[in-house]
Amino acid sequence: MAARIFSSFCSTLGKRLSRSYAQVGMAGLPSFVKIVEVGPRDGLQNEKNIVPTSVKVEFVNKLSETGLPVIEVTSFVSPKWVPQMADHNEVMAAINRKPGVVYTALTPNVKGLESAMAARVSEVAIFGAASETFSKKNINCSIEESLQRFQGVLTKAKEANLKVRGYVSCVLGCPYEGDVKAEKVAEVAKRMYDLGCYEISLGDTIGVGTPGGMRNLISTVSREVPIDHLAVHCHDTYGQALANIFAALQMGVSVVDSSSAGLGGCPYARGASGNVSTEDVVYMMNGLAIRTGVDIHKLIEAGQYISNAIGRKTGSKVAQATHSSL
Ligand SMILES: CC(C)(COP(=O)([O-])OP(=O)([O-])OC[C@H]1O[C@@H](n2cnc3c(N)ncnc32)[C@H](O)[C@@H]1OP(=O)([O-])[O-])[C@@H](O)C(=O)NCCC(=O)NCCSC(=O)C[C@@](C)(O)CC(=O)[O-]
Repeated sequence: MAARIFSSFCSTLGKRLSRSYAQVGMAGLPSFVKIVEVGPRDGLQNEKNIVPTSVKVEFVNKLSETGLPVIEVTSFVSPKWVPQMADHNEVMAAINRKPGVVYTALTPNVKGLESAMAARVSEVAIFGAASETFSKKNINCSIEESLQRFQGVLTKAKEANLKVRGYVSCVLGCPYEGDVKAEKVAEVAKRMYDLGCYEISLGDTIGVGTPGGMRNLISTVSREVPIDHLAVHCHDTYGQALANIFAALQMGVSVVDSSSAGLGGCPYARGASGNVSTEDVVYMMNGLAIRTGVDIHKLIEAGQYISNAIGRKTGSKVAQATHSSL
């Protein structure tokens, strides 16, 4: 009897998690959203204790089985600056690469790019900021110097036929300077796009944005960079991430960065909490009948795996609800 009740409960829960596909899509929203999973990089870079390489590899392997199209695996940055990512070569060498999945990594300069290419990444990402102080704290140079550095990365990547994504941090606020003007974000985003980045991810690094700010931001930046080349990267510090993503979707954005189990934060942005959790994003997309290709059950398992491995409670509300119901 108990087994029957449990099995019927699981089936209801399963339907709730994936019922979206029977619903009709909402007008004005994209029919497909590409999710860029940043958990292994953004999620783990801020962990105090060094996460064993084998755990990172298993995490990426589990994520690879979920249907996620892009996984940001690591970063080829200075190990003095971010010790947690020092095992980038070992991680890249050990993961199982599922055909069709893009395995990407951060590269701040040509040195990082060369290492990333040797480690056989599928593509790379450069990362700059719309705030001078944050740029200096995070990559030790001004915005202008960073763009010159990125020029070198783009030139070399182009020669190697490697795609480059660009991040702009602090798009809705800076931990050091406070408000950041949308016009400044648009200027940096345009410069990166003109350098040859195929996609620009707008990072609300400290999660202070609101849907109103997001609408203004997307409206301003999309005058300089076509909307179908923009992504949003929302941290959930103030609990606004899903609302901000929804606002961005309404404006025509169809690429969303997120982190399994809501892990994350930037070591050079004190107080920034994790990214919006991928589980919560996929749940919302399912409810909006927006396809992502991601199996939410497998995703919850991957999130649970990494949460257990690092001894943390998952940051995903969906995963919490699912587990507390079982
Ligand atoms: C950019 C640098 C390297 C400049 O750092 P620097 O100290 O100015 O660099 P340098 O060129 O003077 O080199 C210093 C040392 O670092 C080495 N080095 C130099 N480059 C590399 C490299 N690529 N890989 C490995 N080693 C490197 C270099 O060889 C040298 O070694 P030493 O001679 O002292 O032994 C440094 O500031 C750095 O690594 N910063 C990374 C910071 C970071 O990873 N932050 C987190 C990611 S950004 C983020 O999370 C935001 C995002 C993307 O998620 C979006 C959002 O939420 O907003």
